[in-house]
This record gives sequence, C-alpha cells and structure tokens, in this order.
Amino acid sequence: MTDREISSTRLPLVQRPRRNRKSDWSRRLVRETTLDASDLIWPIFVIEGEGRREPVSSMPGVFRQSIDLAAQAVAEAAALGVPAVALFPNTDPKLRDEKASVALDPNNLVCRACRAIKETAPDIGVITDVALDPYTSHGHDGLLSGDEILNDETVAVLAAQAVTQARAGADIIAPSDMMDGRVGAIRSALDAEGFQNVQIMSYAAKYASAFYGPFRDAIGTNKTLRGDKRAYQMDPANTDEALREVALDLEQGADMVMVKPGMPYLDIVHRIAETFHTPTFAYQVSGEYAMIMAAGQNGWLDEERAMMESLLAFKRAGAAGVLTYFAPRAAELLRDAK
Ligand SMILES: NCc1[nH]cc(CCC(=O)O)c1CC(=O)O
Ligand SMILES: [Mg+2]
Repeated sequence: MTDREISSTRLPLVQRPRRNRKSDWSRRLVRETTLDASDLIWPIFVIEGEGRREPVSSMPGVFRQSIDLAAQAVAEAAALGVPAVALFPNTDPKLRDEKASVALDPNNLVCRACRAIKETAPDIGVITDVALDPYTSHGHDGLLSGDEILNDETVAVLAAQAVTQARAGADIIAPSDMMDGRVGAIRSALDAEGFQNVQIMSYAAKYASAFYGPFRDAIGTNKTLRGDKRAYQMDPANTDEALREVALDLEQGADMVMVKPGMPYLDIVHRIAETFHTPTFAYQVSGEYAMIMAAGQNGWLDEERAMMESLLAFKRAGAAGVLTYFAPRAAELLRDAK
C-alpha cells in the first residue's frame, strides 16, 4: 500500500481505548487494581524435629519444615511485608486417632509453632486452622460415626480447639471444616475465655474440590482419607448457596470470610465481595499452585508471569487478599519491581 492509501484507511474513531495503553506510565496511570505484599497470606506446613526441611513432591518449591526453620522463614516473609501466615501441621500418624485428641493438646505442633513464631516474628499475624483432619485417623474434618460426619459433636471439639490455639497466641482462628454453626460456637468459646480480640476468618464457601490433592499429600491425609468430603464441603455447581453460607457466618460473628479454591471460583469471590462488603479472601489452593509450577517447569508457560497474573486476578475479582504458597516469592518480586 502507498502512504496515501494507508492514510485513507484511517477510521473516524472518537474513542480509541488503545491510547491509554501506549506507554508504561500511561498504563500505570489508568490501572484499576494493584497487588501488594500486604495482600498475601502464606500457608506453611510444619513437622516435628529440628533443622528438618522436606520437599512436598506435588508442590515444587514448597517444604514441610520443623518449627525452628519455619519460624525463620516466617521472619523473612514478614520482612518482605507479608502480613500473615497460616499454619498447617503434618501430625505423626501414630498420634492420629478417631477423636482427633491431639487437636486439643496445648503442646501440639501448631501450638508450639505459634508460640515460636510469636517470639521470632512478633509483628506478623498468625492464622491457625480449625478442623480435625490433621488429627483424625480417617482424615475427615469432623468426628465420624459409621459413615456420618457428626455435626454438633464436632462443633464442640472445634470450639475447644480454637480456644487451645488462642491460648498459644493465635491472632486469627480460621475454621476450614464446614460444619454448621461452628463460627458461633467458636466466637462464644473465645469470648468466654477472654479472647474478644481474636479474629475469625471463616472458610465460609469451601467447595468439595479436586484441587486439594497436593495439600493432603503435604499434611499426610491423602492415603488415610476414607471416602470424600461432599457431605460437608459445598457442591462446585452452587453459587447462591455460597451467599447463604457467608450470611450465616457473618451473623455468627465471622470478621472475614474466605472462598476456596480460588481461581476456578472467582465468580463466587466477586459475588460475595459485592454482596456483603466484608473482607473476602480467596485461597489459591495447592492444586492451583501445582498447575502453575508444573506448566512453568515444563516450559509451557512463564511461571513468574502466570503467578503474578493469577494473584492480581483475585484482587480484580474483589478479594481483600489471597492465601497463596507463592506469598514470599511474589512479595520479593513486588519489592524488586519498586
Ligand atoms: N481442613 C482441611 C483443609 N484445609 C485446607 C485445605 C486445602 C488447602 C490446599 O489445597 O492448599 C484442606 C483440604 C481439605 O479440605 O481436604
Ligand atoms: Mg457454613
């Protein structure tokens, strides 16, 4: 084409959305969403021992660590600006039983890790998980009678577990069990013990998902889990039900709510954030982490860019923050980009 022909093809457009994208400064100027280290919560796996660090095979780059190493790693994450960590124990299989007895032991792994972290990194928030699965011989989040996961009996144990964790210094109690009524029971139990300021982040909309596989590997429940969790975790087909779950947890005293898994459920995150105007978190679960890492390691996608884009997507959907195994790595990248 001649110059003349080219100029005659100019469209008489008034609006040209590309104008705002023409340079880095302009793209920054019109950016609607930002990601910051303060948006990241780091889930970590703890094991017994000292100086121990074992890789989780289905989660490249993720380790189960003894309390001493975990506390050091948490201090480093705190220095990068990560505001909170979430603790998950891999309990010695010999200590797991039908009743999840160790969940109520004030010296269990999580309680000791909590105290150690409070000492090493006093300025980071410590989130402890309330659910029985790391402690039961059958791998379920509640007490089992025959084939049934008992609701009310489980809730009584969960409330006691929450108080045990608060006594160890937990800042936020995060019930991930999906029993009905547990948030209210935990709130009253905490208040009765003088823990009015301990927050509750409820896993309000937690789905029965295939994406938890690598996590169960990390805490050692994959082999023991009998059956599945569909009688208490939500059906992936449902969305109105998620709103009802959140409404109930807020009525019962939840300070923040969570949706889990994350990326396949961004519609749920968005609906909840828009409906309740309450801090809404998303959990980018183990299987989501594993997918990005596997594709990255195969050279099928740019791992770092996929990681950052996935995290930003949670913010765009309306999440106040994201639980992610990428937390320290993403925080480091964000620092270096400044
Ligand atoms: N209380 C169980 C619990 N808490 C966090 C996760 C999953 C986290 C992840 O996959 O990263 C699970 C798994 C499950 O419900 O079996
Ligand atoms: Mg519920």
